[in-house]
Amino acid sequence: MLELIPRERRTLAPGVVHVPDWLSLDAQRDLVAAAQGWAREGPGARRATLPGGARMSVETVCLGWHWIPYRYSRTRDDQDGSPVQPFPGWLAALGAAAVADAYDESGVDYRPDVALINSYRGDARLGLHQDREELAPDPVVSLSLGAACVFRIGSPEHRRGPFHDVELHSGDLVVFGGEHRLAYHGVPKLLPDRDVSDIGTAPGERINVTLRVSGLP
Ligand SMILES: O=C(O)CCC(=O)C(=O)O
Ligand SMILES: [Fe+2]
Repeated sequence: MLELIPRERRTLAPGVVHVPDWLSLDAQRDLVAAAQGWAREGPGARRATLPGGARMSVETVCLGWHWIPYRYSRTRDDQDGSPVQPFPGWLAALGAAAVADAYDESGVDYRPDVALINSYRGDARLGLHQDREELAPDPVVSLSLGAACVFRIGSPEHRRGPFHDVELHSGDLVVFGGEHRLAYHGVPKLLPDRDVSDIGTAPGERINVTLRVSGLP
């Protein structure tokens, strides 16, 4: 992408850091290829069903722990019941590097054991929610690939805002933790008209890789 004005790294709120272009193009391509492999394995990615019966518009595949609204399981209970795919060591190392860079701390002890890989296409969006099925206080790492989007994040207390709306582009990193670990956040819309380098995503598709520490035994 031609970027005349470099986008600045920003702390949006205490514990919430946006680092534009954190992943190199090669790293983005590798992560997209990995995501496509995970999405094909076994029963594949699925649109999860919410407790009220509505289905999510985002397609998700999980690593380490299978997330079903709103709990974790070691097995894909809403699919074929097979064991969730393992969480790879290289992805944990990437997560630790992400937290170290975002928080400007060396030697952080960040050991994610859950990944949610979300694929957004067309009108897919993600409503405001908290990531709160985890028992550990460690931050959430989010990596964006492919189409740009608007990412909305507020505070843990107020579902109705105020919010920060930030454009996430391919390769961007967001870390949210500390006092904003339970902040409401979501993806109100894709911005598919923005230029995207060819990293292997489908036309107009956005993939998000979210890493978390479950704190589960
Ligand atoms: O796609 C994103 O940027 C956010 C994903 C997210 O919030 C989640 O998977 O819980
Ligand atoms: Fe989330």
